[in-house]
Amino acid sequence: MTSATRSAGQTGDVVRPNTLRRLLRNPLGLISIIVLGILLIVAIIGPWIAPYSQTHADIAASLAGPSADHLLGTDSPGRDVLSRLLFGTQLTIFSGLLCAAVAIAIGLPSGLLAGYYGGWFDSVAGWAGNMLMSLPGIVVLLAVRAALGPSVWISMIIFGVLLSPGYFRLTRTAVQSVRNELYVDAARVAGLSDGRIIARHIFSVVRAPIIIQTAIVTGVAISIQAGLQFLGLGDPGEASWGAMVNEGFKNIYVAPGLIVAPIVMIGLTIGALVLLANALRDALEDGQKVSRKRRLTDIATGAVTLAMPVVKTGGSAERAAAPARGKRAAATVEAGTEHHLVKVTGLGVGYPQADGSTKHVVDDVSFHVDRGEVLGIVGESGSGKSQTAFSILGLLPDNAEIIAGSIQFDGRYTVEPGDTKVDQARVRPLRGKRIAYIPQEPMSNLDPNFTIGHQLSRPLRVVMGMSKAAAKARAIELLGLVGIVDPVRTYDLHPHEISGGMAQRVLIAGAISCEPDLIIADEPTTALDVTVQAEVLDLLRGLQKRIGMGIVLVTHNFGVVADLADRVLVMQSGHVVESGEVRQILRDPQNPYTRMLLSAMLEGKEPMTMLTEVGRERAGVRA
Ligand SMILES: Nc1ncnc2c1ncn2[C@@H]1O[C@H](COP(=O)(O)OP(=O)(O)OP(=O)(O)O)[C@@H](O)[C@H]1O
Repeated sequence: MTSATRSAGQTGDVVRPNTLRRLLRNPLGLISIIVLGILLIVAIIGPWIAPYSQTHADIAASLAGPSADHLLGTDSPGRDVLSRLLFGTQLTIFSGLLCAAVAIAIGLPSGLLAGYYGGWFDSVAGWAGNMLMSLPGIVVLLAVRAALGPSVWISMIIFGVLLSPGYFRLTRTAVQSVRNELYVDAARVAGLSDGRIIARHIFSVVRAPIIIQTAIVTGVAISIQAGLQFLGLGDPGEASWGAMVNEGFKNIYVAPGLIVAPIVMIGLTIGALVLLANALRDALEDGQKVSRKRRLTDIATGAVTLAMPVVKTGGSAERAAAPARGKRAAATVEAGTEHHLVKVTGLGVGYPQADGSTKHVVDDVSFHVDRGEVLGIVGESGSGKSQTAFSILGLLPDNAEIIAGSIQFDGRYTVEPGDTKVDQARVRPLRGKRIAYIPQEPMSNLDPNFTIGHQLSRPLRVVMGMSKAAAKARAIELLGLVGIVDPVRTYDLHPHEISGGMAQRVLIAGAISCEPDLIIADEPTTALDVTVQAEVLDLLRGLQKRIGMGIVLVTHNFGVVADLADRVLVMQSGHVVESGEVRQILRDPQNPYTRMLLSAMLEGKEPMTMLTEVGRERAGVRA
């Protein structure tokens, strides 16, 4: 199965409390936040504390210097500079923020949708973005002013529309970099809807870049706005910093001090916004360095320990699962076939090719799995194991077609004979509830942005409808059940703070959290080192015996099959070449390909996983 690698630095792309702390510890970050905070307060209360209205003019006091009546003096019509500065602060800050808000409102959702779904929306939105970016901003603003009047607010709304492609591109690229991450697939398998996946897993990745971009965009909007006002293109009825610079510039020889206050305000605001963006970027980059360093230190000092399986007997998972399974077993069998938990009959999967032909990747595959049974599907890379497993999960790519056969789950068809696609309406409610999935790359399947606890308890709340407290208690219980030594501490850790073996245990905990009837484990031990492989296999075996679910174990390693499976299906080039009881096939393999896979295992060419006594006994072979 294709494995996606985690995009670099992704763990640091999120605004967590730690990021905020690092930002506040940076003097530039702290100063910019204080300056912007003060400016915001002034913008809100400015008009109320201003001694005069913004248009009040006392011609007798024209170009007066600072005095008790006019603390910063007056301009040529005799208007109070301080009052105009305060009114101008509100206009400048709020209209700058309006510009950023418009840009975000257009660019963010369209970027999220285009990045996540792609397709025609991506093409149309990309085309519209390119068109907007090709427009000369100042010319458009001048045209808008001529058509709609000198309102700063309208100008900033239009400018926001012109800047929205920046947000669109930023968001789309960030989303594309994570949409194929395995943790997003894992969230899908756990039963979360697209909306929730975008809101929780995807949006978190773009949050930090959006904040940085917003600081920059607001600064750009303020400078453009001040420029237009300086050129006399602003609203003459409203005090603005740009118009005040213009006034000071005209009287530079008579009242040189007049230009200082608005220039300082513009410089201070834009400078603080740029510094904030830089400080935020530094805080995020430091976070990545700290995470990496901490991980290395943990490994060096053994702070990240490999938990040995301490499976509680008679745990509540076991107790809770039993009645649920009893209830579910009453399902009726469609089309009068015999009842199995999963029954795959003559399955064929294909991909239409450009020349009109169809590439058959799974051909005439039949098998069944019952509760309490482990079926191993073994074969070399590309033999069609994962495509078969994904057909059961209903997670084949969009362009895949069912070209033959049927799939039944607990007596109901998810693929009826003649169907060309998996019936999503039937399989979606099963995923994350009755069918769980254990993926092969534990780290890539955990979202680096959220704690282990959050990722375990979220599906419990959303899919199982548990309360927050109950979901947390259950998640901690599950962590204990899969042999994590300190479940309470692990609950609050992020994925980068645990080892690969622990991550795989966490995923197993996630898979059994919904008390499934069937677990599809896709190369569950491949990414782990040999000792951890044996531990994880022990854990799976223990859980399977206690909880009694069916397991479809996808692997290229006969050792894993020998260790865990009751029956095996040997696949080559999309076909089943041999199937039967594991013991029987280990003793007397009929097919040359099976013999080759077995001899590779016994000669140690493949990673050996038959490290435990149980595995050797079950396989009936000597190590
Ligand atoms: N989206 C796709 N389009 C076309 N062919 C595909 C697609 N996905 C998979 N295949 C093909 O299907 C065949 C079976 O792939 P599958 O992933 O099931 O193999 P596998 O036995 O699980 O191997 P591995 O363990 O390496 O993933 C391969 O030849 C692969 O190239």
